[in-house]
Amino acid sequence: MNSINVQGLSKSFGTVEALKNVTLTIEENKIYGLLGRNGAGKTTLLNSINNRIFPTSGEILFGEKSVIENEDVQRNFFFVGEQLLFPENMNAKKAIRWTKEFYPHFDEDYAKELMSLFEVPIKKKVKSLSTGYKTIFKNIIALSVNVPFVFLDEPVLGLDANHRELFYKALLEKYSNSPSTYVISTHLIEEVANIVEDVIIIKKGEILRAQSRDSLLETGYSVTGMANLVDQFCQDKEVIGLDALGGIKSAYIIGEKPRETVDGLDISTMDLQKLFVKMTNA
Ligand SMILES: Nc1ncnc2c1ncn2[C@@H]1O[C@H](COP(=O)(O)OP(=O)(O)OP(=O)(O)O)[C@@H](O)[C@H]1O
Repeated sequence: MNSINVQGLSKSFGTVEALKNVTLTIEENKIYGLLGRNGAGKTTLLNSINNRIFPTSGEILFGEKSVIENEDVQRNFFFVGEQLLFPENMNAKKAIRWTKEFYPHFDEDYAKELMSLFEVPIKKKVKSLSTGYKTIFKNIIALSVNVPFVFLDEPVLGLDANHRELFYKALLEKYSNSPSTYVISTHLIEEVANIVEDVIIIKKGEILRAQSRDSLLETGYSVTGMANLVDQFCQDKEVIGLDALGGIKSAYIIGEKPRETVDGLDISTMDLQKLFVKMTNA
């Protein structure tokens, strides 16, 4: 199977450079977390790969072929974004059948099973579903569609905690039974931290990091203790952030976590959210 290769991709909207020379590979059968602050360029990247907008420059290849205006290639992708791509007046049940026409591997029985698990009112018109249920409905289609690359832009936005948990569980079950690639753009980093294998961090239109979650977590650590001890420890280190409360200070550092303990200092690994916040601040 093929991977997606984004090469030197730039996209401007007037004077706004939403993506700047992005180069990236999205491999088969992996779950990616696409992380970035508001306006970083996540949706623009997903829209570009899924042929919803045209790049200003650069290429996106699937194997040897360009993804742009290439229906054959796009059949391998499924994108859940803000837009609903179903005829407005269809009910959820009909919309399932309608999807099957376009995606021959769509698993209708599995979709129905999920509809019942999430208690989607399938007789309601899709346009009349509540915001959360519209999202759930789109996610169910995405999990049932059986294409190699599925892109989910903010898939849990508007979902209550129970439904978010149920969604992550369904996604992992589906992935372990029948792996595909899932690229999940989200602000709820801690919720996906244990699900994603690779992390792509975008900052102001540029790729800051694209690597495995585990190797990313190994790139940083935090040090906490009396301010003077922390300052001394940090002298020759790459510090990406500091917190201070009273005389206690925490420093967030890029580099390999020291193996030995240091008297008076607590040295810990950073969690993904902390690392993300510190890396993308400013
Ligand atoms: N159609 C458009 N017209 C003009 N500017 C746009 C358009 N789409 C996106 N932008 C701009 O491009 C930049 C990137 O936006 P994008 O929606 O890709 O960010 P994002 O990372 O998905 O943000 P968020 O997390 O807030 O959804 C922003 O500055 C945004 O205002």
